[in-house]
Amino acid sequence: MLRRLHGLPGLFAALFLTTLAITGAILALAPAIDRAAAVVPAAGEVNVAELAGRVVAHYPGTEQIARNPSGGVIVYYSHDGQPGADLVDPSTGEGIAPYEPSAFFTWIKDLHRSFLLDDPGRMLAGVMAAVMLLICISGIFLLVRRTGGWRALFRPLAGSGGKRLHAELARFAVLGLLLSALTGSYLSAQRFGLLPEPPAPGPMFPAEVSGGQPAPVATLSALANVDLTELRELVFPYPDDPQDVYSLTTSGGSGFVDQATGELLKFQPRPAASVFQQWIISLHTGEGLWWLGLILGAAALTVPVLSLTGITLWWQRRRSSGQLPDNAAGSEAEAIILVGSEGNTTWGFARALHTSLNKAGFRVHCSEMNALAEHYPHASMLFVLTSTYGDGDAPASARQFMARLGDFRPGERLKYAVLGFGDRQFPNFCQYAREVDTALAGKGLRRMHRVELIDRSCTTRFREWGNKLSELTGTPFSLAYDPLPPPTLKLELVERADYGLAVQAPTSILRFKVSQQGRRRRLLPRARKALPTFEAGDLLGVMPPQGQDARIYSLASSATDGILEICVRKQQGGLCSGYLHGLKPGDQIDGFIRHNPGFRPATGNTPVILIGAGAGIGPLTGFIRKNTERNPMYLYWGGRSSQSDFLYQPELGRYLEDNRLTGLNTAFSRSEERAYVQDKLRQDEIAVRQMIKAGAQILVCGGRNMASGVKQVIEEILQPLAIDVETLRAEGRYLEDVY
Ligand SMILES: Cc1cc2nc3c(=O)[nH]c(=O)nc-3n(C[C@H](O)[C@H](O)[C@H](O)COP(=O)(O)O)c2cc1C
Repeated sequence: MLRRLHGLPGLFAALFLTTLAITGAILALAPAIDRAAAVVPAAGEVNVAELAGRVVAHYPGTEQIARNPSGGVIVYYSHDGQPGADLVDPSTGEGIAPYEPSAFFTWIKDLHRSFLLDDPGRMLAGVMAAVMLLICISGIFLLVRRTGGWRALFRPLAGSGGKRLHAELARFAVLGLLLSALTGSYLSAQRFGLLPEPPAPGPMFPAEVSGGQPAPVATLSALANVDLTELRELVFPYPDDPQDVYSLTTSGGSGFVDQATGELLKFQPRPAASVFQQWIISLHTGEGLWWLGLILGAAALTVPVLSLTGITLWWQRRRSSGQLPDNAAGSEAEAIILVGSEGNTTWGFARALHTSLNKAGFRVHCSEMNALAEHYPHASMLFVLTSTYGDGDAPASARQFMARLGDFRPGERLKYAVLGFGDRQFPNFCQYAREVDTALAGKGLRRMHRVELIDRSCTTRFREWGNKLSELTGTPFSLAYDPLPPPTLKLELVERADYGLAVQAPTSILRFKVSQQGRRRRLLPRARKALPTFEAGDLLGVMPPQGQDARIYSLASSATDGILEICVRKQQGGLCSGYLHGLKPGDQIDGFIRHNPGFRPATGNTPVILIGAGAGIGPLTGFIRKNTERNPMYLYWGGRSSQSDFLYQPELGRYLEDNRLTGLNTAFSRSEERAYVQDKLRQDEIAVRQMIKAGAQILVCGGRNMASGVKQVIEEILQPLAIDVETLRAEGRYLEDVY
């Protein structure tokens, strides 16, 4: 609901909002430009009588003196029957330049206020301001949901690509945009009579005027009592009319001054409503607050990018839910399917379940687990399909599920079934699905069926689970789903570097390129060289030669490096690692890329702490290689011996020199120090705690035992901060790639 409230108005209004934002950003420069052109004396330096005397000396036909909100003083005069206007220097009264409102700014202002369409355009602009208000408010709530709470709103954001750019820009600009939208909506509502306009200021013309001989303007006491900084305008009396008076408007109110006695005849302070109105105008335009104008302008400039990334995200989401026709709203559905996935394979199974239940006549709602609603009023069945990541952790689309479960109010009739997807090669097989099952039971929900666990996307087990559900619900339906095997690439080994033999930890860095032979059907020579897109931290699936299931390795390179680089430790009796270690340059393998967006370092100035052991250094080195922005990055890495298995030693040395790596701390377990990476973290306890306090993100990559040892030490380090690893994890600040 919140996402729709944010996305739909944004989508329809993107073009208008972009026009409003760009014109608004240009107009926001006007106060600063006006200010730069004006000569502005300090408060108390010049009073209005002095100013008027100086101006009249240079402009005998002065009719009006006005001071604009940026401090510039303008004289309107008549000379030989011709009207004129000049910007003047208030300390001398001399003209600086002819005053002529810029035709360009006037046109931009018309475009901003009414899309050049008079009243209908003004109305449209008002509606757009209200739409912007809605987008800003819903956007703030979406940001809070994404960061994991109000207190975490300014912490580094995880994720990458357009989604991240959208969230980062929105976070930077939202207050400015909110202020512009709020004040714009207010002014529009006032113009169209939805809100009262402030009363017209100013007293009635005075009944009693002395009518005496006019005194020189510089001697009028009422004008001498007003400082220039308070002046709005001074309108001169008609020449040769002793009954006429000076009309004076200041920031405090308006009144009349007798041209003979200099007495203030009547003065009416500005009503509070008019002061408020002026504040609204200043907050919208930056008038008189040039620095605010520049902030609002910078915020407005983000709108075109936010519109573009927003539309792209909407399109991507539509494409994935486009394969879910007839997805009912959560508030209407009888069956709810919630999906926890990182690499998207679970979505394929969820879609199959969605289609089958739809065919069986149920209204079905399917969404990610992070979008758990507070209540599903008509639902009697809840299916949770989730994979497990890291070391038994939640996948990306389920990270906020447990927190949201706190507010969940299950209906009386609601029963649930959890289906876990995982891989038995991991010790914590389907751990997260088990935890979800327990948590739902703890919430008082009744099980429709006990938790079932599916190893490596086994379609037979999925079908069996479907049959069971069909039996339990008394509705005939069958689940058939065959995930397409990922398209494989022929990869050719071009280089290898071997380490660790002397310490019984044979580990190799293997570099592959896409084989020309494997892509020979491509016609264009450029396309032949192309690699699919991937980043360091993504995964390479390798098919072992005897047709066994693929094994997954973390990539140490990104597509822009032009190669696929992995770091592989030879396992005792390991089929795939043995196969890879036996390769010679020129040999070919079959592989595929699986994206792993949940394991990426945050960008920005907050420190990133990389922790790994053995072959886990691969993706971590990839992150450092890509750190061309020189953001603070620290690496803690453990091996056996600096002589034998110090992987990437020369490369890391270069990165330390060129500041892509800020600090390197190594531990060697078979050297004299006999230290593990945990020991090094403990030694640096104070520095590590300080970095975490400053918002640091931690990425851990390597074997299970190392990861659990590291987690324990980090828990100890966190204790004085009264937070734990799980809190960091929920904020995207503790990421693991563990095998
Ligand atoms: C980095 C990584 C860590 C994983 N950790 C676990 C785990 O701890 N337990 C488990 O049962 N499966 C684990 N898996 C396997 C996935 O849960 C399994 O491949 C699942 O089908 C992926 O579904 P998804 O693509 O929808 O996320 C892991 C997979 C990867 C790539």
